[in-house]
Amino acid sequence: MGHEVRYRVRGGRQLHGTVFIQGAKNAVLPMIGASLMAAKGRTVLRNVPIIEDVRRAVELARAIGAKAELHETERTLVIDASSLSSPVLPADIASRFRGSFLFVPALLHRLGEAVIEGVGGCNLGSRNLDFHYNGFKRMGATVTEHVADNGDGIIHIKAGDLRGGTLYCDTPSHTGTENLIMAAALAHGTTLIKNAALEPEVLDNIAILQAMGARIGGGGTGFITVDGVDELTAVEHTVMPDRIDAGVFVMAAAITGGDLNLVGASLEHLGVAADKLEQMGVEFHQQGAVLQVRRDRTLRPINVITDEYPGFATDLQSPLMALSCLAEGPSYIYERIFDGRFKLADELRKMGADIEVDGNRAKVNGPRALRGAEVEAHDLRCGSALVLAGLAAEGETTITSAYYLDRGHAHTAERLSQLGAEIVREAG
Ligand SMILES: CC(=O)N[C@H]1[C@@H](OP(=O)(O)OP(=O)(O)OC[C@H]2O[C@@H](n3ccc(=O)[nH]c3=O)[C@H](O)[C@@H]2O)O[C@H](CO)[C@@H](O)[C@@H]1O
Ligand SMILES: C=C(OP(=O)(O)O)C(=O)O
Repeated sequence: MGHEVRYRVRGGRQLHGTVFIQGAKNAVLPMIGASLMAAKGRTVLRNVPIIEDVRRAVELARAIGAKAELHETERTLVIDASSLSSPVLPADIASRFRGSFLFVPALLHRLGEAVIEGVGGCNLGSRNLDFHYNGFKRMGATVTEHVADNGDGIIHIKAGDLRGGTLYCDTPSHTGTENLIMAAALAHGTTLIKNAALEPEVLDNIAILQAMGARIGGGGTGFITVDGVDELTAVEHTVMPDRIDAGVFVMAAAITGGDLNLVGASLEHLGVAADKLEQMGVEFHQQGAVLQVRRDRTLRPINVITDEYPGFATDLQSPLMALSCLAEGPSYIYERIFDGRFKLADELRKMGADIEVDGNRAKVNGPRALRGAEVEAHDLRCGSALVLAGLAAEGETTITSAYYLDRGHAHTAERLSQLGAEIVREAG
């Protein structure tokens, strides 16, 4: 499982300068899944974030027989899926990241079956997969579950000949939409997906699939149509910038009272989060592909409801909770997407925060001066929120279990240090 990762942050420094926003985790993972659908040729993905989830995805691609080379300095991933040979997504890799489930459509089309020994991702309460399974079944697949000798549940999906149909998501699931689009791309006939997700990463995934030869319409409308084709070809594609990484750096400027140039960040991709941060006192200035941010006045409290895009992204909810600790008055947060995403509150309390949690609602009583403490990253965004809190705290903060942070943010310590932060990463 690797070494224990920790970050040590000494707070109190304003951040200034220019930072490069990484490629999007939630775009590159489905793209790796898409690249496995090309039976010949080499897919080249550029602007790949060098994060642990990508490293796991490369390991998983190799475990099922693909050739995958991650060129970290060039942030480029080259995948040759012509030799795909095993339908088994082994638990030791697949259960370490959510994106492993995005390999299923390729396995169904290329090998006729997928055996899922585990699915990972952050533990945020219930994270069901019924929209995916129901969609695959409507297209003609059979889904069965059995229990392995060690007690783990194993899902076996057999594809037969997948055919188009009318599919839906009860709520607009991000990976659910991506998986159903990929399953439909090589199915016989036409598929309609109702209540599809609108996230920019879903649209970027549609873009690479279209370049590969898929016939997909309606991206961004909630109703997606897919006319199945016989094959998809390998292409070159540049992964979009990570809007959550961008949001965290906006909040790093806000929590330290600094000013930053975010290369690659887009106000549009931030959706309602940009408006909420503006109300809190952050100033934005978009200049082409560079977003300038600064905060030089008092932080105002805020009322946030998480929602699917363009609503306030749930992945920015934890960082926002950390920021709200410094606001001049009570902030209210209503987490609508996940039912267990408030473990951060206990950690922030160790640093002096005053947060009341009631189910999926939280009240953050600001302002409170934060002080350094040893805290635990229970999940990826809990990790990024604790880094933000550490930047604003008096003294040293140690963040343990920080593998989670490394799952989704690249070169955190290096990028923040270049902006003036005192932060080091330790592994061992
Ligand atoms: C790899 C990836 O892209 N991860 C993102 C993706 O996760 P992910 O795609 O897993 O999130 P979903 O949009 O599917 O899930 C949202 C909600 O829908 C529920 N649900 C989902 C599918 C399903 O079949 N049944 C069901 O009930 C989930 O339990 C959850 O409560 O979107 C989340 C919500 O924006 C983000 O936090 C994650 O960063
Ligand atoms: C919940 C997240 O990711 P995943 O779906 O990959 O667990 C996240 O990025 O915050």
